[in-house]
Amino acid sequence: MYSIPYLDLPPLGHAAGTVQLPGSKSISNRLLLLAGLSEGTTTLVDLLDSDDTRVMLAALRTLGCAIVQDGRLTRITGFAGRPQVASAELFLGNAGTAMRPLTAALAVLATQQGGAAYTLGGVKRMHERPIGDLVDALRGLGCTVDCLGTEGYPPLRVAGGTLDLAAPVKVRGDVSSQFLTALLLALPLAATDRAVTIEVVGELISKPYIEITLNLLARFGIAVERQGWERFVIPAGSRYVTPGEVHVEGDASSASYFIALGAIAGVDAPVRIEGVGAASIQGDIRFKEAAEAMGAVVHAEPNALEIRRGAWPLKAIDLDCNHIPDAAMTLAVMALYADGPSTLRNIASWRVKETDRIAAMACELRKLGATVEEGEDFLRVEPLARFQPASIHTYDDHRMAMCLSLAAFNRLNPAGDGEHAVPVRILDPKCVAKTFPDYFEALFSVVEARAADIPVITIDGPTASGKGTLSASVAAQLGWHTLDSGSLYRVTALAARRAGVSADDEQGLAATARAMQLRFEGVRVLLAGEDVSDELRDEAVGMMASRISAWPAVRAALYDLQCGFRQLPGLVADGRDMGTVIFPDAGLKIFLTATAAARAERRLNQLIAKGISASLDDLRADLEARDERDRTRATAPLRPAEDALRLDNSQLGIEASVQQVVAWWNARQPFDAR
Ligand SMILES: Nc1ncnc2c1ncn2[C@@H]1O[C@H](COP(=O)(O)OP(=O)(O)O)[C@@H](O)[C@H]1O
Ligand SMILES: Nc1ccn([C@@H]2O[C@H](COP(=O)(O)OP(=O)(O)O)[C@@H](O)[C@H]2O)c(=O)n1
Repeated sequence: MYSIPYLDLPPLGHAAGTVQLPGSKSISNRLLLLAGLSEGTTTLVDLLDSDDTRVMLAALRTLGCAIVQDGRLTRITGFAGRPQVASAELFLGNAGTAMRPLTAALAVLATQQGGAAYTLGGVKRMHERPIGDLVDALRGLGCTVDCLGTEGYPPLRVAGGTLDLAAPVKVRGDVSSQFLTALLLALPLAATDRAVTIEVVGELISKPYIEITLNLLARFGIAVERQGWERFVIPAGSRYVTPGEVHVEGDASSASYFIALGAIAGVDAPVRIEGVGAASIQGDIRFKEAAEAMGAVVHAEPNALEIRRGAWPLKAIDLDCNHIPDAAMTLAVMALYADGPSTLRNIASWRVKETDRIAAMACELRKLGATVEEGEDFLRVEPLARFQPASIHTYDDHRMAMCLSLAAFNRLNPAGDGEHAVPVRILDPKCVAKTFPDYFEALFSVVEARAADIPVITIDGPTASGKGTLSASVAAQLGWHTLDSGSLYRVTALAARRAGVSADDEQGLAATARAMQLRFEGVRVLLAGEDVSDELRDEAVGMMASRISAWPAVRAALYDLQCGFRQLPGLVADGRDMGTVIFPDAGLKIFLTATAAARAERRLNQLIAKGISASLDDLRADLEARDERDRTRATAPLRPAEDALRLDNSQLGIEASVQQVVAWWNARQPFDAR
């Protein structure tokens, strides 16, 4: 996950490959509650691990469920309708799928257990999301529910009351179907002696989510009788019975981004999505039809989808999106690549989601340059001929971040010239943690970009000037990869020593370099499967690296390997010739220096920290010799690139150096401060 303030997406090109979807949020949280209310142990396979499931798990633990997580399995031993605690304060973040059903279940349970009282709250946005229709329904049933802040909104307290089940329970269905889901999940608790009838007032929206609820209830032994979409009867004698093991489907709403990706960029080969397919019980799987209407070519298997680009530009659509409220957001961004204006209708529920999604989507699409018309319950988006670089605000809304990432395919823009392309900055990318923590990693694993579009910052300079330290911190701040090119010369030196190749044998060294079997795991370097990271730092290895790096054939042998580190979303490369030879087109080049005295002292401190003693004078003589050799060699000598910015950090701390480099980088980016 990218836990950084912003993530810049370079212009992206073709897509191909396979993504494994994380589990569905809707199914995960419903299953968790059902398992919690049941007797016995339920094993959930591939439960989604995200912010929203974490708050649900924490709430169930507080209420007395035993929960064991073991790889892909989550085992929940339910409290069988009797929470182990009579009072609790539950924090539910911004998870509507936890807040609504837990409110209903605990309100009903509190009427059955004298003295029980539970408080349910969340983050600020959760307290702005209406729950009044559910509160009214629960009060109509005889539950005592108090709104602790604004009437009709969380936080809430449920305590006591007397259930009156004679008349049907009425609930509005036209704002959110989650209120009906909440009652359907909770009222089997009350239907022990008599049937309970729920009546929907107003036109029920998001019916597919109710189907998920009914399907999962059936798996837990509750056979709800559905009469149209107006009446639901929970039979007398209902009791939650665990089905034992349940497999959690991949999230169909999350699939929408990769379906769109295939439709936009699956040119030569398909994008394959595993974890969800034609057999899905989730309503958002019907996003597939909307994508097909826009031109996608979809091949569906029971548990997988393969998508290719069909029509290009995409075909504009005018669609009632009531059946796919969440996935429909993806259409708004696809519309930028269409052959005419697209209209998404019947999406009023967007206004009460994680943020006001109609307003947010309109605002961010306009930043890209799009013409957007926004109504109370619709959005109309015109195709975009020339994208502007934009810094996308994500409103703590995972779907905003994931949808808008699709704007990075603007180089493929059918109305464009194939040359003009801009990056897209996603602010607060970690908001995807709500449902898809590794979304951007999954995206980068299936897309390509032109090497020239992948940004590089080079940091060259003499030994112990702090290149590695600065490089790692700048990369961490930007979410980029690193290349410690010195380690490649070091590992070549080590491999040569082990193979008995002399430091004077240029061709032998080059052959050694080409034959090395290297693997990089984070900062660890593995040579033929053996972790040699620590050995590489030996002074003797460093000295031999310095000697062999003067050979042109050795440098040539390592060239392609170094270029291969230029991967999405960006690279910080440190060494001696990163800006001059390997990445001459880098967007920012730094030449990092510090006085020989400061550098010798840093090396000494590094060695002392490792428990190795050394003399300051020897170290200084040694590093000056190495600098001299690096500066005066014929091939790729150590010198600043002509366009490098010099940074002398003799007197500048690490953090200040990092902030300086990031500031220089940002000053060169096209994003404005909007
Ligand atoms: N700006 C700085 N001020 C003080 N010490 C620093 C600074 N930058 C790096 N160092 C320290 O100097 C030592 C050498 O840094 P390193 O990144 O290994 O250098 P290089 O990669 O250039 O050989 C490390 O112990 C590091 O913590
Ligand atoms: N791009 C690079 C990186 C390192 N090198 C050489 O490889 C040796 C080891 O690199 P390093 O960056 O790990 O060394 P230190 O800066 O830590 O001494 C250096 O002394 C350089 O001579 C190079 O020639 N070109």
